[in-house]
Parts: sequence; C-alpha cells; structure tokens
Amino acid sequence: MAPKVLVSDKLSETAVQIFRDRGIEVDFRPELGKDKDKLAEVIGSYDGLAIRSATKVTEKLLENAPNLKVVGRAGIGVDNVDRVAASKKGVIVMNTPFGNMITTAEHAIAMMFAVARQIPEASASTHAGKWEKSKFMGVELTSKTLGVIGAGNIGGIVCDRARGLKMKVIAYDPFLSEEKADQMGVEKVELDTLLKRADFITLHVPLTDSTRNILSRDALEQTKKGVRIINCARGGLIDEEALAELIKSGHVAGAALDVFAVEPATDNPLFGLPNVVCTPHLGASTTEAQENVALQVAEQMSDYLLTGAVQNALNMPSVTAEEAKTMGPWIKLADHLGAFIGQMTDEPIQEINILYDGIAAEMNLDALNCAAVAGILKASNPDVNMVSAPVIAKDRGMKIATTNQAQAGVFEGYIKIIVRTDARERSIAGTVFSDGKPRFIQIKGINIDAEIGEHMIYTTNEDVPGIIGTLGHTMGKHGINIANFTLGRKESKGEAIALLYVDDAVPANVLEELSGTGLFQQVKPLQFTLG
Ligand SMILES: NC(=O)C1=CN([C@@H]2O[C@H](COP(=O)(O)OP(=O)(O)OC[C@H]3O[C@@H](n4cnc5c(N)ncnc54)[C@H](O)[C@@H]3O)[C@@H](O)[C@H]2O)C=CC1
Ligand SMILES: O=C(O)CCC(=O)C(=O)O
Repeated sequence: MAPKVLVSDKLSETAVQIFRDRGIEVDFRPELGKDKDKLAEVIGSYDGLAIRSATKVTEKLLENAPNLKVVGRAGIGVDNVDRVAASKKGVIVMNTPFGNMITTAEHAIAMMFAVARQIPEASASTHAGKWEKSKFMGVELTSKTLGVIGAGNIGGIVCDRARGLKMKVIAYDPFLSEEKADQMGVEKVELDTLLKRADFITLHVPLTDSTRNILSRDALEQTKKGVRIINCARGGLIDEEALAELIKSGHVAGAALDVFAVEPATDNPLFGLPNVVCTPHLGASTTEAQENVALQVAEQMSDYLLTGAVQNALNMPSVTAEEAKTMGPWIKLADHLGAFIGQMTDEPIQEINILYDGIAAEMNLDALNCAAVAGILKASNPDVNMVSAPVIAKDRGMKIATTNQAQAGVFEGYIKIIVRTDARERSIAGTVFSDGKPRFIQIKGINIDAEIGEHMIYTTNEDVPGIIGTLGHTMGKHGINIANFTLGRKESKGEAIALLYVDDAVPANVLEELSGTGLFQQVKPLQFTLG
C-alpha cells in the first residue's frame, strides 16, 4: 500500500505534486495546523506529516499517530516539534536547513535598514499625507558595528552581506572556530563584548534551552546606548518586556522583530512603540524560499518512506539512497545480532561494545549502531526502532562504544557485539555472505556458521554424544521441521552450542521436554524479524 502523507500547513503546491509524482498518497489540509483537536483525530492514518511552523507536533499528537514515521519541517527551526517525544516514538524529524537561509538573511538585512531609517513609520506618515521630513532622521550603516549572535547558515550570510555594506562585523557563537571567523572576515567575541560594542545586534540562533532569553534584561542593559536590535530567529530569545522598557527609556533606539514569544502575535508589549518595526514571521516568506523548502521536504520525506534514505534528520544519522541499498543486509545483520543479545539478556545492560571489521568498518557506522541497539532493545519493547533506540538506551544508562578495524580474519568484514551486564559478558558476531544473507559466525567465542531464520532454538551444552540425536528426535516427534542445524564447540568434550532454525515457533512443552533431558544447560527459543 502506498504511504500516506498529510500536509497540515501552508506549503507550496510543489510539495503536493512531488508526493503524488513519487507515488505517495497526499492530503493537503493546511487548516489543520491551527486545529490541534481535528489534527489529532485524523493523524492516526498517516505515515508522514509535512509542516511549517503553525502545526505543533506535541507528545499528545504523537500518541494519536501510531503509523507516523516521519515529520518533515519545510523550514529550519523545529521548536514546534517535540523532538524527544518523536524520537521515543521512533518518528524521524527532518528539516530543510538550506532552502530558506538566503531569504531569511535578506529579511534581517531589510529589517536592519528599516529600523535604521524608520522606513515603515515614514511610509505610513507619508501615506497619511503628512510630510514629516525632519521627524525621520536615520543613521548610516557604513562603519557601524554589527553584532551577530549565532554565525551559522543564516548568520553567516548576514555577516557576508553586512561586510558588503562596509559594516564592522563581530560575532558571538561558541561553536564558531577562530579560523572560520577569519575566513568570514568577522571578529569572534564573547557575548558581553558584543553587547557592549555593537550598534546593531541581530540574532540567528535556534531556540534551545541554552539560547532562550539570551537577550535577557541583564544582557539588554549591558548594550551600548542607542543600540538597535533585529530578531528574525525566534521570539523566546529576547525578554520582550525588558526590551519594551529600554525602548521607552531611550536606551535602545529601535527594534526590528519578525518573531515573537507568542505567535500568532496579536498583543505584545512592543506593539505601538516608536521605531519598532514588526513583521508577522515573514523571514522565510519569498516565492523562492517556499519553493525550495517545499521541494526539499517532499523529496526527503518521499525518499525515506519509499527507500529508507535519511537526509537532514535531526534525530537519526543520515543514510543516502545508495547506502540504504548497499547497507541493507548489514543493517539487518546488526539488527539480528542485537536481537540475539536482547533475547538472551534479561538483566540491565551496562555497556554495548560494537566491533566493525573489514568492509563493515567502512560503512555508515552511526546507522549500523542504531540498528544494533534497536535490535537489542526490541526484545523488551517491540516498538523500538533505529530512531528511538539511542534515546531509550541513553535513558536506561547504557554506554555504547564502537571500535573499527581493518579486515582481520577470513571474512571480508563482520560485526561483533559484546554486551556487559552486572552478571556477565555476552558476545555474538555475524557477517553477510555474497548471497546478501546475514549469518551468525560466532557466539560466546565459539565459531559457527548459522543461517538466520524467523524461529530458532539456541542451546548450550557439554560436547557429549547424543545432543544431535536428542534435538532431531524431539523435533521430529513433535512434527517440527528443522531447516538448518548448526553446532559449534570450544574443544572436544568442552563447552558447546547448537542453533536450530525451525519452520515454526516451538511450543513451550517441547522446550521443557528438551530441558528435562538434563543434556542442556540452556534451551532458549529465539525469534528474528526477517524481510
Ligand atoms: N524568521 C524566520 O522565518 C526564520 C527563522 N529561522 C530561525 O533561524 C535560526 C537559525 O537558522 P540557521 O542559521 O539556519 O541555523 P544554523 O544551525 O546554521 O546556525 C545556528 C548557529 O547558532 C549557533 N549557536 C547555537 N547555540 C548558540 C548559543 N548558545 N550562543 C550563540 N550561538 C549559538 C550555532 O553554533 C550555529 O552556528 C533557526 O533555528 C530558526 O529558528 C530560520 C529560518 C526562517
Ligand atoms: O515557515 C515559515 O514561514 C517560517 C520559517 C522558519 O521560521 C524556519 O524555517 O525556521
């Protein structure tokens, strides 16, 4: 059945067309972004949700979305999506980090001009038939210092454009290297320096716990008298009450705001103040940007739903379409290895160490790690997937470490998972044969060559005569067909294991009968999801 996508915000028609062209069923219902109850009623039947900023993807909405696999934000900021809740539910959250960056940077520059020359007020006054030439005295931008908070994609373009305007640009961004700052021709400074030196301050950080209220009352009071502030990032970055007071007192000469703490903003302490330029979150609103983000989000979501390729996801490593194809059997192997460990382990796991050898070590290890951890966790929660696994593992205090090495044995490559609990260490290794089928090649350090089936039985025993006969006889007696039988041992008469791949799930009474023979230390039924 074709995947189904709901578009619940005003996205360009391009997105709808792309979904259709890719064979995805799509419902375009932009009115739902503002109607959370109705959205919660219908979301249950969709595999994908394409949004802008009006739709709020909350934990509650996600509870009503059992089929949802991907949320695509046609834009950059994803503060309207509960990413933690989405990750725990295994829903990928992706954005389009580049599609509207130029447009938004241009809006910030336009807002800087507008506030420097009071253009909106002068325009309104002229429209009103007044000719208030002396009222609207502005300031030049040339040679002024622009303080950029957040010098990423948008901030970087703003820096470039501002330098073209002959401004001196200083930037505060803890993640900006001195080298990059030099290349950009900007001076990297600390926040307090920026506040003291800037004639104009522009914000280009995401809204996170570390940036919320970054222009607090205290920060605003440290600014240079006569500063003008531009915010085309997110409302929660500025203390709006404090900014309003500082504008009224004359300390701050003006502000240009595209974003507000509460949106849609119908009432705000800054409304009506002199030289406060406001736009209704228009930063990304150009024909070009909206085409870009709609196209990108629809392509990315379609790729994921149809091929498993992951691009620009915020809660899952990227997997290209090519990788999704070539790594498919290895991702399956990692999942099976994890599933073996998960089903064998019923005590809390402290550490998961994953060794990648040979060709496996050259693959996208982030994706393989996610698959291995998902396999482990699925034993206790079948809803876990590659997106939710790392978050759940972290919540449970599991430490995950990886090692990679050049081909060290006879296999072109293999993956080995070693898991440590308080009680023991457990390990399993596997590879993918040239037929594309994953195989287990080592358990507890004992070499084997086991095909993987949906239903299996794993036994541990001493290497004594009668094991094969007992297993074969018991299965035959109960009409259970054995598809594949693998034995392995440490040494003659030493520790030994057997793996049986059987056609059907083995009933509990058969497992008890085997245990009752006294020949086995352990008889464990296992299940693997093939396909
Ligand atoms: N008004 C509008 O319509 C639009 C607003 N935006 C907003 O702009 C924001 C920035 O977008 P991009 O530049 O594309 O993001 P980006 O991720 O490329 O850049 C953000 C920069 O902020 C820096 N940063 C993070 N935490 C920081 C902190 N505590 N202090 C200082 N710097 C910090 C990062 O190192 C990074 O360089 C988005 O998160 C979004 O909220 C984006 C598009 C349109
Ligand atoms: O979709 C929009 O109009 C807003 C864009 C935005 O805020 C973003 O991309 O972060």
